[in-house]
Amino acid sequence: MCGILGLLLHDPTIDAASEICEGLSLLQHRGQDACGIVTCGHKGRFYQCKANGMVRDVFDATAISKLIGGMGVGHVRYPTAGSSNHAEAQPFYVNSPYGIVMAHNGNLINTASLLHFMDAVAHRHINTTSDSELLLNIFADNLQKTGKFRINEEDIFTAVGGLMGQVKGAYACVAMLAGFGIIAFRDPNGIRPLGMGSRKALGGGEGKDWLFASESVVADASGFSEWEDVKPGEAIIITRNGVTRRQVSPPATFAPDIFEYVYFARPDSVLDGVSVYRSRMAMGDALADSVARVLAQHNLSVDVVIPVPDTSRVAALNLAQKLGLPYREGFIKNRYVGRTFIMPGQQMRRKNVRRKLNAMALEFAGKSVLIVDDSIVRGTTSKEIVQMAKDVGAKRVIVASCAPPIRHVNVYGIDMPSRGELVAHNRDDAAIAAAIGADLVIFQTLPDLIASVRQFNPALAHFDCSVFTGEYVTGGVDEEYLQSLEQLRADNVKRRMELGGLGTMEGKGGGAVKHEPNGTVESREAAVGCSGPMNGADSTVGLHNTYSLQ
Ligand SMILES: O=P(O)(O)OC[C@H]1O[C@H](OP(=O)(O)OP(=O)(O)O)[C@H](O)[C@@H]1O
Ligand SMILES: NC(=O)CC[C@H](N)C(=O)O
Ligand SMILES: [Mg+2]
Repeated sequence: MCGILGLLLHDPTIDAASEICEGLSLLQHRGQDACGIVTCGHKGRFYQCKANGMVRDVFDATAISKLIGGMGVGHVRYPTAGSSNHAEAQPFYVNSPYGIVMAHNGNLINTASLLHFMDAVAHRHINTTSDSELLLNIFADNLQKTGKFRINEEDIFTAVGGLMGQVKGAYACVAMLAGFGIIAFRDPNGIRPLGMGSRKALGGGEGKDWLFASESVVADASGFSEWEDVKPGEAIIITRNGVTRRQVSPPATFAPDIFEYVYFARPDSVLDGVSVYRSRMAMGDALADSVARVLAQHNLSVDVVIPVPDTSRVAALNLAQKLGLPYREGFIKNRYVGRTFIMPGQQMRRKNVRRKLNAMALEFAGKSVLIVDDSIVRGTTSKEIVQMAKDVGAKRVIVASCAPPIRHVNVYGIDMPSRGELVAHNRDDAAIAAAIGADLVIFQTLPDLIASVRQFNPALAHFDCSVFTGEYVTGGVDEEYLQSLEQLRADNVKRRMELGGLGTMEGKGGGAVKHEPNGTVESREAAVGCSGPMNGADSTVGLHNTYSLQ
């Protein structure tokens, strides 16, 4: 899951970069691999800084000071397509037509046919394995078709509408057109979140500043109010003259990803009218009923409820209160270790669960403990913490999950591409308990999970629950696709790819320059004798690669 952000300040003489950077740090939980900011200054000139690393590592005062201009776009990345190479850090840039920058949250599922189209019809070169670079070029191609010297809002709506007809998958996007403004759009199913807020302009005057962000927490922190969600299939354009919005795709099933509420989003955000915090409290309440029922069936009792920091805390507290059990913080979290689920590679994830959590013997020794987590995906966390609990003397370890068993892959922006990596795949509850070493596991039911979210916005009739059901709202996800995804992105494949360089993009087209057999970005750059940025990627400098794109 990535985080995206767009900011347009009414007063173009105030630089937007430091606020974008602050905002990105509030979205850090959505992506820890890479981050970037592109701003637009005088005469439509773009300035960029992006690299692998966390926001605090990539941006310092010097880097920020070189990002000139009163509007900009930012991104934090958790890769779900392509590689983790810094060349795929976002936002992406394409110079033609008009100069466009884009940040994308989500994942496309028809990349093979889009790449063929790029190559055979649009004759656009895609220089990385990122689906987001592809998405940007589809948008650029549609704008190009206007053939105009200067475009207007109508042309942009037509281009985004065309894109929505061509692209399948999940995409919440913030784009910036040089010297023009910021464009935000959300796929017709609204799978990934995106909202918009405004405030009285910094520096005074009558105008407004405008913000787009994946989560409302960014608006809260920077004084933006009137937060509203971008509607599925809608495009919104902000210029210094104001806002224009349009439904650009025919109506489709609105199905926001329920896993945002389970795990991804910050609890202090409100997504599609639902407080993430309230939904997690409700998940704890509902899970309490299942726990009471299953414990009675097994004639078992529990002495203490212990959450797995961080995400499960809110739900675990409600669960404990409802069952009248003590709630204890038995696992202490090292605050300097980030989220483990979104780390690349199983070895790193496993190692970091141990680095991140420490079990306090005084809360476990001799007790029957109920450990509550928001979800059990690969089982990395639960396997380690069950062992840790036993190592410090727990008498019995029961694990309860706020989400149902995850048996299917995610294709919409969460990197769970391989069924074999999911601990619940082909396992019943008893087998899952055995796999993670627990005495018992108890899962939330799907109807209870859905009710925990929907009760706060009954208008949400559907959710993307594909990781629980295997039903994919966009269509286009068949066995052949799932197998190809597995072959491309399973942990072992990614490891080989990282070791051997970037690898190739499936179905990658030609372009005017002859490709090396395994045409990597590096070999491509060497082939064209280019030491500077390609599509905004910079292979020559690491941190603080702030420079103008012109
Ligand atoms: O079964 P797994 O594959 O381990 O995935 C599930 C775990 O990963 C996440 O924690 P994470 O450490 O990413 O973040 P958190 O600190 O927000 O809980 C999630 O909250 C679960 O604890
Ligand atoms: N998690 C995401 O939203 C990822 C965006 C995009 N697919 C990438 O891999 O960069
Ligand atoms: Mg966790």
